[in-house]
Amino acid sequence: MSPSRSQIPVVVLAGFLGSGKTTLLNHLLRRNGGNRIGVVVNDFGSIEIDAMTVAGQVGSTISLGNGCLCCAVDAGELDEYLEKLTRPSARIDVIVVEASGLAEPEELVRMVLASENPRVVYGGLAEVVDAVEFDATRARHPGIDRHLALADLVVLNKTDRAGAASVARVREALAGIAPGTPVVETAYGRIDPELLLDPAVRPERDEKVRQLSFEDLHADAYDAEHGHEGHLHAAYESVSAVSAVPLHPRRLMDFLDTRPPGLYRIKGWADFGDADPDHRYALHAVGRFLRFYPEPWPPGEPRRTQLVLIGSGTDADALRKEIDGCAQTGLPGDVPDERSMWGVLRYVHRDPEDGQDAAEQGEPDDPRHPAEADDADDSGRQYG
Ligand SMILES: Nc1nc2c(ncn2[C@@H]2O[C@H](COP(=O)(O)OP(=O)(O)OP(=O)(O)O)[C@@H](O)[C@H]2O)c(=O)[nH]1
Repeated sequence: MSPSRSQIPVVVLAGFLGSGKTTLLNHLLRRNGGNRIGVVVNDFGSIEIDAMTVAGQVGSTISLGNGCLCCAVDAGELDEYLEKLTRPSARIDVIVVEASGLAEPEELVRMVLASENPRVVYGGLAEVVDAVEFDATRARHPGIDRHLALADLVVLNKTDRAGAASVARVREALAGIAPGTPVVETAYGRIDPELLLDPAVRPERDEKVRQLSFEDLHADAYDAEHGHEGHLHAAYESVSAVSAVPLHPRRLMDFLDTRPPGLYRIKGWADFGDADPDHRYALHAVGRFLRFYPEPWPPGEPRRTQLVLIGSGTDADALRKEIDGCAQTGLPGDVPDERSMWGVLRYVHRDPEDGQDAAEQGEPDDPRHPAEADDADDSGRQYG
């Protein structure tokens, strides 16, 4: 479920030399769940042509030759590549930018956020860590701490080679460097693809593009849990919340502003009832990045909120309660008005030609989080 049909998440995949980025990418290509994955890599040679062929998508990879991605391209150039991959004719659902081992992920994240391509949305920074080499790598490259602190998801790879005690030690170190950031342990990059990819818009071998229903999403989640081997579901949990009672925009924003750091992704739609009866709001959060996309209610679609929350170290019952607590009570003092929507509208993406983009308001020290702004400043940011 993409946040909006027209938005394509761009995931930045980073990690130190040899940590297993390409192995993970190849795993994703094989287990794409019907998603077409566009890939931007430094070294095309290391991508398994077989995996690309299985995915039926040779040609959706852009290779930059050797060199460091963040040094080799500037934001404009990356935009050119993203432009190619986001053309409707490419029919790509998600783009993965694999940073070479020495690339500065911060720079790449900034480039993605600065993209003027309205079809591009930041899909998160996944940082691969080699469980065996972690201490040695950190000693040689203290900068790794900075990269890890920025990550939305840490993939602790090569756990097959590291003993349980060293894995526990690395986890402890990671908790200090990137407090609250979800850490998924794996071997050979075999993470659950749902962590980085949305359930496919079109099922495998079905070329007809259609809208994914919530039932499909559940079916996908079922397949992922029961149909594939090698998953690490214990590492994170997924909570779904469906409600026919509209949410109070202020309370939802309070929840989102204070969401637990282990909550890696939130996706789905919010219904704000009378606060905006004409639109449902597609919600896309990855790490601390948050966007809303208002879209007219599809004809015949029941008015309801449908959210999926994915996190590690989170408390499913508590999350469910918090979402339930965002519901409108119908009490006289609790009726949302237009002003109650201002907090939500701050995170609405706007076309660059149309006005300022939400991400362009980012605070300098956190490129993913729009700056807190005065409600008064935002009163004009109504969605048309
Ligand atoms: N034992 C073991 N080996 C792994 C694992 N993941 C990757 N490898 C091996 O580690 C080596 C490096 O993996 P890559 O996926 O090429 O790593 P990378 O991060 O893309 O490497 P660079 O592009 O050089 O930065 C390869 O020989 C992989 O087969 C793992 O979980 N366990």
